[in-house]
Amino acid sequence: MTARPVAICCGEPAGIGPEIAAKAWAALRHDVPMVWLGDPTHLPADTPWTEITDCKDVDATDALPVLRHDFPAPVTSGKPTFENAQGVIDVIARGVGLVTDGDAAALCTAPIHKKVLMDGAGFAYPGHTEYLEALTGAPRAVMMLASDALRVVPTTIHIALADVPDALTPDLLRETIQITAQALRDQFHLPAPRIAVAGLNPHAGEGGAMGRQEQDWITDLVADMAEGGLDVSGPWPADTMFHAAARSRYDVAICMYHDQALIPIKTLDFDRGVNVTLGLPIIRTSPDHGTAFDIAGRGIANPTSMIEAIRLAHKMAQGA
Ligand SMILES: NC(=O)C1=CN([C@@H]2O[C@H](COP(=O)(O)OP(=O)(O)OC[C@H]3O[C@@H](n4cnc5c(N)ncnc54)[C@H](O)[C@@H]3O)[C@@H](O)[C@H]2O)C=CC1
Ligand SMILES: NCC(=O)COP(=O)(O)O
Repeated sequence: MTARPVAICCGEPAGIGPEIAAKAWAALRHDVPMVWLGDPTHLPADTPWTEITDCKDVDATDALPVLRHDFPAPVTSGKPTFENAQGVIDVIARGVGLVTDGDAAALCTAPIHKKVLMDGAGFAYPGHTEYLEALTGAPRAVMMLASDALRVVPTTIHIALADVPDALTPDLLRETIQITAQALRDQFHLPAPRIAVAGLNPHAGEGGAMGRQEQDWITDLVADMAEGGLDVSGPWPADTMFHAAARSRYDVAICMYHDQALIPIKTLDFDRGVNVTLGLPIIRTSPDHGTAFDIAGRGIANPTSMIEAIRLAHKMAQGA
């Protein structure tokens, strides 16, 4: 029997999503069963594709299997339209349905442009992570970006920097660490993951001189979780957590906000970073980059992160 495929969502069709999916198919067609959800007219013209109507016995070797999802408006590379926004959202929901119904093994999503979906279709979520949490009914979805160089988890995700101190609560941090630890044990085969927690403030607060959250509760929370049996340490000053020697001391860095986590991994390994959503009842990965409107339609997008994302989704689905 053919293995169940990875379902790939098209993402924003005016971005590089269709191009990197086609390039990833060419790279992985002998290794990973996959189906692409989207409008085949958005694929690069030289992509061999074949329309399928379900995920049974999918063979991606000679052509990219396409579960067709037609979009209403023509696409101009680099210029997203509000008319196509609902289609982008619907494809994500359809992909989730395939995995929750057991027809596909895992989900890999190409990048979306959040603001276009919000303004064009009233999308109520700031990203896939939050949408997938809602669609799957998961109590809490956690974003992790991973490469061979580093794993990072932002505790708060898509919110304004000014809102981080209020959003960052002990319950949220504790839950983030717990979900991350469990996923690293169960899905990444690290029986005792070493978890390093970043401080929020410069120098992890410098003894209260540069912010109080570390002294007021982060230090105690980390100590309490360590007493409970986790290999967790911190809060560490974030500016010295990401050099090579520091990285060798932990398996994952729990960060306090989006850029604290994503800047180091995108600096170290932009091409190979993969975004994995933890805490869901399904497997979901994504490349670490966005829609790249500035290069869309030119054939020069680097598919490596997409390839790694599909490969990781397949590997996780196999329990490997
Ligand atoms: N998983 C997702 O849906 C994600 C979506 N986004 C969204 O993407 C949109 C654009 O975000 P930006 O901050 O401009 O980041 P971006 O990652 O789209 O682009 C940043 C720069 O990197 C380049 N780049 C990105 N991916 C590339 C690739 N595969 N090959 C070659 N060059 C590449 C772009 O050309 C651009 O110069 C935003 O709406 C953002 O929210 C961003 C990250 C992830
Ligand atoms: N910067 C990461 C990002 O925006 C991806 O978010 P999501 O769409 O995977 O939630």
